[in-house]
Amino acid sequence: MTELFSKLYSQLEQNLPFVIYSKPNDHVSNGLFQQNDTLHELESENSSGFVFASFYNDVNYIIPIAESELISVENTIKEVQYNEFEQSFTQEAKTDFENLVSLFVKEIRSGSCSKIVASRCEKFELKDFDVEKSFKRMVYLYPTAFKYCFFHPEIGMWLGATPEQLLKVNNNEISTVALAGTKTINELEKEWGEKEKIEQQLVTNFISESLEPFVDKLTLSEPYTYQAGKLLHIKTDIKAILKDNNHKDKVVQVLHPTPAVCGFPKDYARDFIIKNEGYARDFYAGFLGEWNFKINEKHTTDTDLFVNLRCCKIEDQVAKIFIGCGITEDSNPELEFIETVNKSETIKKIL
Ligand SMILES: C=C(O[C@H]1C=CC=C(C(=O)O)[C@@H]1O)C(=O)O
Repeated sequence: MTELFSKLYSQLEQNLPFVIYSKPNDHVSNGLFQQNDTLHELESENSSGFVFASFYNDVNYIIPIAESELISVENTIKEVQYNEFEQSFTQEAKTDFENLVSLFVKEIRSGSCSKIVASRCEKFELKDFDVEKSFKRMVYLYPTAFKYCFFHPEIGMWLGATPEQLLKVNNNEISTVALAGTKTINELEKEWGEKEKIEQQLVTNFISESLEPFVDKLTLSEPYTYQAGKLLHIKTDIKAILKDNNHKDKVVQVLHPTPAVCGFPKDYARDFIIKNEGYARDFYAGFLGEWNFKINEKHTTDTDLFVNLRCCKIEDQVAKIFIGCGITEDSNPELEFIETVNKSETIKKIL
């Protein structure tokens, strides 16, 4: 992996954009190293490169392959060391988030919507941040996640290990997932509660209905328990055949942001979040990944996108960690806060 990181250091020194990433259950890490510092918007669905899109969907950027050097290397990490840290939070953060959840519950109980995802941003002080070590820890600790480090001088540096696929397109075959509901690995034997099952079913229904106009042969797996680090979620695999290969960008538009990160109905939930959450999600809960390209394959329209969860933005000596959870009429504000604390561990462990 030396080649990948020496290229990364050289990009950072010159303040040039790059992304390095490793896909779920893959044995390689890939890098796109842009040769100039232009900030490209994803304007045409025919562009090829690595996209980085915000939650609000107002800015979709791309590192184009045509302007980048591509590297793919074997993951050769035998062991990693990581910092142990005390689980900690401030009373203020707890109260603020619990108030937000109570507001969301009240709104849902008024009948305007059935689910809204509440999130917060926690500032985590960095002692000796080392991007190479952090990336290697993610690759080692989270084999089933999509791990990445993205940098652009006008955006900053983001890192994440997300368990959620937004859309994979292989010729005309597409797949996605409905992921929601959270418990810790210690609760493996405990049955999923009704609240979690309903929350996840909402995501499955939304995705199936949104895909309907664009696909044939839609199939759903049974919901099953999926492990992401020390957390467990309920997941349904969804597959279908695209009626028209050119409809890929429309499918992304209808899916994003899914009720796993936004809510239902989508537009109502998104507006409510923007008005009430009290901070900017930025690229958290946006999406990212390969757009019309596959490493080592020229001229492909294949696409592999993930939702930007379990992520942070590095700013000087601070990591801004973004965490959220799905709120329904039965949510308990304190338990939802604890859920965000548990989710924040995924990132704290690798910093
Ligand atoms: C919004 C997040 O997680 C989503 C994905 C899986 C489970 C979730 C939940 O149980 O609330 C969330 O919908 C996050 O990690 O910030």
